Amino acid sequence: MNPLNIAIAGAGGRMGHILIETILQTPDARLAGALDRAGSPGLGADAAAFLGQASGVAIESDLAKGLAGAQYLIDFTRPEGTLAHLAYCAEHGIKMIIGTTGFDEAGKAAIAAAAKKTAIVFAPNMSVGVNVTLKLLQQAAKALSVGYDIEVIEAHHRHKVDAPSGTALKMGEVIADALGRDLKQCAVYAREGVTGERDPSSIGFATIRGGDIVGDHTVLFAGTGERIEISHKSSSRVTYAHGALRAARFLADKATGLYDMNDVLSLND
Ligand SMILES: NC(=O)C1=CN([C@@H]2O[C@H](COP(=O)(O)OP(=O)(O)OC[C@H]3O[C@@H](n4cnc5c(N)ncnc54)[C@H](OP(=O)(O)O)[C@@H]3O)[C@@H](O)[C@H]2O)C=CC1
Ligand SMILES: O=C(O)C1=N[C@H](C(=O)O)C[C@H](O)C1
Repeated sequence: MNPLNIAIAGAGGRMGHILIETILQTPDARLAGALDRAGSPGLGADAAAFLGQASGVAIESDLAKGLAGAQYLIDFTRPEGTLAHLAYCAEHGIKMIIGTTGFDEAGKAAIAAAAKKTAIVFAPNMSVGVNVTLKLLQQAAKALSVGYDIEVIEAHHRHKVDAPSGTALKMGEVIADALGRDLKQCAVYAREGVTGERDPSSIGFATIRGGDIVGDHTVLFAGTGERIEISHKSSSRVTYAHGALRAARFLADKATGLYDMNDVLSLND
C-alpha cells in the first residue's frame, strides 16, 4: 500500500508537533514536508527535532520546497497562513485538511472557491467526540425549542487567539439551523452593564481563557425548574490529529470538493 504523503503547516506549533508525532507513528502515513512562516525560529531544523528524532524532513517557509513531495497538506495555523497555502495547493492539486479557525466570510469563500480545484476537508474541530456532540445538540435543540434559553460556554488555554472558538461557533450554527434561526441575527457574544432581560430567541456565548485547557465546550439549555448541559472536554490534542489523518484518508479518492467531518465520519443524516 502506498502511504499518504502528508506535509504539515505550522510545524512548530502545538498542533504541528502532535501531527508530526502522530504521522511518524502511523504506518499508512509518511511525513513528506513541513512548513512554518518566514521568520520562524525552527526553519531549517529537522521537523522531528522536538522529539529528539530525525525525520529527514526540514522545516521550510518556501512552499515549493516544503510541498515538493506532498499530496496532502494538513494546516492548523492562522487564517492568513492557511489562505496563502490554499492558493498554492489549489494551483498544484495538493489536497488540504484545514483545521485553522477564525476565518472571516471572505476567507471561507476563498476555501470554497479553492475546493473547485482541489479536495479539501475544512472543520473547526476534528475530534470524533465533538462531531458526535454536534449531532446531539441538533436533536436537543429541536426537542427544547420552546422555553429553554441556550448558552454556549467554551474554555481554552491562555495562548488561543480567536474567540469564541471555531467549535463554539459551529455549535451555535448547528443549534440555530435546527431552530430555523440565523446565528448572525441571534448570537450574543458579550454582556456588560445594563443589558436588559434576555431575549428568548438569542443564543449566548461565553469565553474562558486560561492555563493549559485543551478545549472544553458546554451548551446549556436553561428552562424553568431544570437545566440540561451537553459537554465535551478534550484532554489531549491527539484526538484532533487522529481526526485530521482520517480526513486525509477520506480525501484519497477525491479530486475536488469541500467536505467536513460529517462527511469523513459518515455522520450525515
Ligand atoms: N480543527 C481542529 O480540530 C483544531 C483546530 N485548532 C486550530 O488550529 C490553529 C492552530 O492552533 P495551535 O497549533 O494551538 O496554534 P500555535 O500558535 O501553537 O501554532 C500555529 C502555527 O502556525 C504558524 N503560523 C502562524 N502564522 C502563520 C502564517 N501567517 N503563515 C504560516 N504559518 C503561520 C505558527 O508559527 P509561529 O509560532 O512562528 O508564529 C505556528 O507554527 C488555531 O486556529 C486553532 O484554533 C486547534 C486544535 C484543533
Ligand atoms: O485553539 C485551540 O486549541 C482549539 N481550537 C479549535 C476551536 O477554535 O474550536 C478546536 C479546539 O477547541 C482547540
